[in-house]
Amino acid sequence: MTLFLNEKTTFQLPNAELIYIPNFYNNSQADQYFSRLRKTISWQQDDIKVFGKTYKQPRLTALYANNNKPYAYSNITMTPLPFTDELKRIKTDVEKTAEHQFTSVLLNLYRNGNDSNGWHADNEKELGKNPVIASLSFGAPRAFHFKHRQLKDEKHKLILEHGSLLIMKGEMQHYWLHQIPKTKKIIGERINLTFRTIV
Ligand SMILES: O=C(O)CCC(=O)C(=O)O
Ligand SMILES: [Fe+2]
Repeated sequence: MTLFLNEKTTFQLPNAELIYIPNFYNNSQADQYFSRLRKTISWQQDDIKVFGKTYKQPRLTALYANNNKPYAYSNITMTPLPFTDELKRIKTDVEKTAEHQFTSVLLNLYRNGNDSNGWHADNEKELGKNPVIASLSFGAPRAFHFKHRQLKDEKHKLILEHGSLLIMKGEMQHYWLHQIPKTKKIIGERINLTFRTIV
């Protein structure tokens, strides 16, 4: 089942807590952030290695942080840039709602429906045990799929809308996988910001 939601929703899932806030930013704020971030973020496309073969990552990314801790995943090590004023403002807003302090933000730019983010968990050691991850979306709505690693009936979809905030916490990164699948629909660009604490 795909859920379309218009108010704050807390999902009590086995081994996870998930909170979705559709209108974290209103439409005009979200429009402004989308176009500013599209222009000002230092977007890059990294190579990833899968079974010894090198591919271009199917999206653009960037890392910003208030410390100099790198973030390593899928054979990529990213070195952060310092937060821009705009990212600092967004971080403060997100921290109030998430009731959690973040050090870093990993940004993703999905250029069209062919860009994606495959099944994974954000379970790198440097994120700590039971990390809180706050994921902000601007631009084209995209499906977010999540499934439990062991409980085969626990498989769900959410649409992440323009200006929405999704908070993943509890044991979610240990027990669940998530992805942004490709879509054949003709859709525009989407920018996602995932705030994390990297120690
Ligand atoms: O684009 C999204 O909504 C998810 C991004 C994500 O899962 C990640 O960067 O780890
Ligand atoms: Fe993720």
